[in-house]
Amino acid sequence: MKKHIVLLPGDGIGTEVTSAAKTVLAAVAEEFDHTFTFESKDIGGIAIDNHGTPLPQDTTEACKNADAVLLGAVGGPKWDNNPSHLRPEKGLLGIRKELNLFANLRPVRGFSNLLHASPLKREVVEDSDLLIVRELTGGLYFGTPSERRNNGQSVVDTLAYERSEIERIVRRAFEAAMVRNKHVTSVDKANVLESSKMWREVVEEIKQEYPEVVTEHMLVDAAAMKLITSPTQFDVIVTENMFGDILSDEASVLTGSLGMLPSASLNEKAFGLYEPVHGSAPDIAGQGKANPLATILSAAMMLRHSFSMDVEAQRIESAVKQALDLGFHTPDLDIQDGHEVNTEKMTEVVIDLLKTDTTTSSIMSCYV
Ligand SMILES: NC(=O)c1ccc[n+]([C@@H]2O[C@H](COP(=O)([O-])OP(=O)(O)OC[C@H]3O[C@@H](n4cnc5c(N)ncnc54)[C@H](O)[C@@H]3O)[C@@H](O)[C@H]2O)c1
Ligand SMILES: CC(C)[C@H](C(=O)O)[C@@H](O)C(=O)O
Ligand SMILES: [Mg+2]
Repeated sequence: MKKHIVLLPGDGIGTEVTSAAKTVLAAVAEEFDHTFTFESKDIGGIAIDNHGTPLPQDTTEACKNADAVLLGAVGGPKWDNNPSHLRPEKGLLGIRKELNLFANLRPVRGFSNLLHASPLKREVVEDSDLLIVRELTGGLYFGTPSERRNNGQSVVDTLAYERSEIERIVRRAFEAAMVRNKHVTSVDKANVLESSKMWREVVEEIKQEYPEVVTEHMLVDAAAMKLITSPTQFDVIVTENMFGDILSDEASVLTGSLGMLPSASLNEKAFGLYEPVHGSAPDIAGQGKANPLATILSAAMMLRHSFSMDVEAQRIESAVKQALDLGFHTPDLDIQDGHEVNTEKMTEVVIDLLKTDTTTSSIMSCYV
């Protein structure tokens, strides 16, 4: 199969982890006799430096013409004091909006060899396997007005949702629950926010279409606590943009590192931009310390969701699991008696294992 993939490495460790995932994708292409072509484009801080804007037109066009997009991360201290339209993060928000990527799937599942890498107790983390379905193109991130007023003495951000925007993400969550464990937890702040009240109404309506699914509502503050005290009570969590952002970083603690969490940002069809949950990690950028697994697992999600290459995706996931079982890990993961390696070596190990392994059993059923 021929597929054209646009790479958006971005800033900081974004370039390191994207390069790692590209090598893995190239190895998969070779193993399975596919032709993957790659084209790199600027986004974020590097795009501000090279083109004067965080999202050049040329980048958007290339993404629109691609079969799928793989993004690293954007941002860094160099641009922290820029005016808001020249912030690297605007490039990321811009491409999500341009491509209508309203559904962000963030699977969270511990690998057996990483159970003690989490600061949480083993019995809490064990068997946790959840999917955060985060609304990605609405809410506070995109509300207007968003501005300073009264000579900088007051400020306004706006949380707005159309009913139709809530309906499509909630439906997506129920669809995911149907192929998982048939349980949806809708997370909101309905005791305070009007938007959350509408969110609850929509969930109540849509759940009628999925009588097999157990549905519950949970306030976001309690959900934040339960996520790390009893994570096994969750299957699919559906929530608005900002809550989903915060809860997913928190959930990464279950896996031992933020560097383990992949994601898929999808439109109504099979098209997607695949991106690790983490950022550009300026504190470790350029030192070969970045964990490439979140991006490598995001590439596996790309194969499954956008290219319907289930066997190829499983081959990557299985190689990642085996690499961890053998004790290989980057410095962010605390594995007793393991082999600490750099980004490049970790990637090589995964590639070696995917070339030798032919098991096709799904080890990551949550990656739907
Ligand atoms: N998707 C994105 O592009 C994205 C996501 C989050 C943050 N950001 C941006 O990244 C910049 C830095 O933000 P931050 O420091 O708050 O968050 P971050 O996710 O970059 O880093 C948080 C911590 O996790 C560690 N970490 C993250 N990814 C890692 C990996 N793959 N391997 C090993 N360790 C890893 C970092 O070293 C750091 O200690 C900011 O400009 C922020 O806006 C971008
Ligand atoms: C960089 C930032 C805009 C982004 C977000 O908040 O969506 C990031 O934190 C993420 O989780 O993808
Ligand atoms: Mg985030």
